[in-house]
Amino acid sequence: MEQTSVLQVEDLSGGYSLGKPVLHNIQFDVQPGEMVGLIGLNGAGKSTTMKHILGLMTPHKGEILVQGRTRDEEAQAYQSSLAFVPESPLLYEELTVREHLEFTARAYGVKPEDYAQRSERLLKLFHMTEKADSLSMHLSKGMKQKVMIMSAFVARPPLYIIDEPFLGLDPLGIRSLLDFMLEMKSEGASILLSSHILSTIENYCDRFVVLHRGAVIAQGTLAEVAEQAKLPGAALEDIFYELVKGGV
Ligand SMILES: Nc1ncnc2c1ncn2[C@@H]1O[C@H](COP(=O)(O)OP(=O)(O)OP(=O)(O)O)[C@@H](O)[C@H]1O
Repeated sequence: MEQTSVLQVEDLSGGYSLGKPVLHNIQFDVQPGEMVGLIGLNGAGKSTTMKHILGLMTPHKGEILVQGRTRDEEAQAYQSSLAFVPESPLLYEELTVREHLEFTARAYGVKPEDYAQRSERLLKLFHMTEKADSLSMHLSKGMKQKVMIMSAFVARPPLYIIDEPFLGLDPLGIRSLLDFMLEMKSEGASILLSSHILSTIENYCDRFVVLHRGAVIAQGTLAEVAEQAKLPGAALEDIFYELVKGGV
């Protein structure tokens, strides 16, 4: 029997106004236990694609399925199957770090004993135990980003949508995040990750989707996108440059 994709983006066209689509016939999927890197220049359409997946925008054409369901079919099941880490942290200034984690855990129906164990582990892993009871308005930029990341991981949904998470994180934070994503993957979770730090994600993602001017211009494993760029054996950065340089 064929495995159901955790995320399926089917012929998606969309954008901010009907007459001016930003995304053109986007097609890709993410399988259970897979980390897929969504890469593209500034303005290529990565965040817009993510906003459609999150249900914040309505497709002009095509559909998006999470675990085989569209958001219209079952909004609550769709929404609770995914967690999002945005590019810039969005926190409640007057909640503490721990309160943010508790709030997310409740929203996702995490059992109290699982919450206790996961939150302590995440606080330790991201070197945030000392700040657990600080208000978010008193945190540094990188610490705020860590709260967003920990909130997503405390929920443990089947799908993570992670938009450029490394900016603002220190090298220890980047390493903790990468290691934790690998752990979640090994437990069967799926991750769609966008980043410009190609040398970092090159070794972590199973596959890549290359977006350019709102369209997918290449996708596959590193070897497959290298083949599509006619640069077998090359590094992701060189492959990417080769693929986009003609159309900039
Ligand atoms: N709120 C908005 N209203 C109208 N157009 C927008 C809006 N946000 C983005 N766009 C446009 O949509 C296109 C895709 O932008 P998007 O934010 O998806 O790019 P991105 O690949 O995430 O870029 P970056 O790497 O800079 O984050 C761009 O042309 C951008 O100008």
